[in-house]
Amino acid sequence: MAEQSLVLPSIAAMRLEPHLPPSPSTSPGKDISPSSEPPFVTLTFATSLDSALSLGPGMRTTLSGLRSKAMTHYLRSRHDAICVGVGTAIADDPGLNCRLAAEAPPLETSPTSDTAGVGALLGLASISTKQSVIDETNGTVTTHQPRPIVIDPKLRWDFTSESKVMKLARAGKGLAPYIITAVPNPPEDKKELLQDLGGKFIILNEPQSFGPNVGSDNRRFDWRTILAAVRNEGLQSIMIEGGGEVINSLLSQENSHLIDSVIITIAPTWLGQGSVFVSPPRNVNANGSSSAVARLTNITYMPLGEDLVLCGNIASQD
Ligand SMILES: NC(=O)C1=CN([C@@H]2O[C@H](COP(=O)(O)OP(=O)(O)OC[C@H]3O[C@@H](n4cnc5c(N)ncnc54)[C@H](O)[C@@H]3O)[C@@H](O)[C@H]2O)C=CC1
Ligand SMILES: Nc1nc(O)c(N)c(N[C@@H]2O[C@H](COP(=O)(O)O)[C@@H](O)[C@H]2O)n1
Repeated sequence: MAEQSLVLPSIAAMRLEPHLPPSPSTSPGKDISPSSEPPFVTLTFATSLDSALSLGPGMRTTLSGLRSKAMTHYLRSRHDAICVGVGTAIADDPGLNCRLAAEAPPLETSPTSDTAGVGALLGLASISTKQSVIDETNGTVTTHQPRPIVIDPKLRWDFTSESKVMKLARAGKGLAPYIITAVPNPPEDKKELLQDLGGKFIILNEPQSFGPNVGSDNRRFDWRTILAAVRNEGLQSIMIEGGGEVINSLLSQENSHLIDSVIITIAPTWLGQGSVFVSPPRNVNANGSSSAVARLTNITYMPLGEDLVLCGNIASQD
């Protein structure tokens, strides 16, 4: 079945702007050299009214309506990278590409104009988006595609050439993933498959720690190490989509300061008990009392179809 076109109203794009990183660095002429600066981090996901991401571990669950889905794809057009944990890669077989409707710019529009491509479609004349670029070899318009990043320390994801993200990369409709792992020698066949499509394994040697709610044989990378590895690839912004473990660890007291922006789609539904929930580890103070883990500030609320999109920044904890 053909996918419906995803289009975001220009007013919604304008209201998102204060919550977004500068335009993606794969725009022609931009400096994408590695740097010690961390990337801009956007935490974004869709949740139910009972704070659930999916009906259960391993279950792909649609929460976003068409309009908020278009918003998520607009975010994908505005970040250099898109990140999920291996639990999500296995459960969802995700595409992790941008499928916003794109159309050719008017003849008089220059390739570097702010209104080119998707920007023209969205009517974004007054803001700098540049999420579409002109392919200089054949003059076609291509929407900016984010680089998928999968965190898979033990290489649990048995991807093949038929995995959705690989098929999209082969078709030129997305990018092949970079897989962050602790396995020093990944299997040659997987390595070749990735390399043929422009993806790769990123092997992290840094010591891993035991995270909260994590089994004793399952170590975790420090998020600062993950983000440094991403930035080392010249990727200046990353949207982190999930799943449950990834979101809960990022929202924890020790990591939430790494988040620059939070954009949450709230769907008017309850998924119920047994779901995968967003609920970070509790803060227990030195005297044994508890306090909120994190709170948003600089809020924007935006209805999109039947969903509500909530944007904000993590408030400082002092
Ligand atoms: N509604 C939404 O927006 C989204 C929903 N989901 C749903 O979430 C569910 C998957 O969530 P989870 O099972 O919690 O899996 P997950 O996607 O959070 O992956 C967890 C795994 O990622 C790896 N990992 C994560 N952080 C790591 C770190 N710091 N260092 C090393 N390894 C790390 C570990 O192997 C861990 O077992 C699925 O049902 C999926 O459909 C996923 C993304 C978005
Ligand atoms: N924004 C949003 N709304 C939902 O209802 C979702 N289930 C998700 N899931 C995330 O999107 C990924 C799927 O991406 P593709 O459509 O296959 O490109 C999935 O893996 C989750 O990260 N997101």
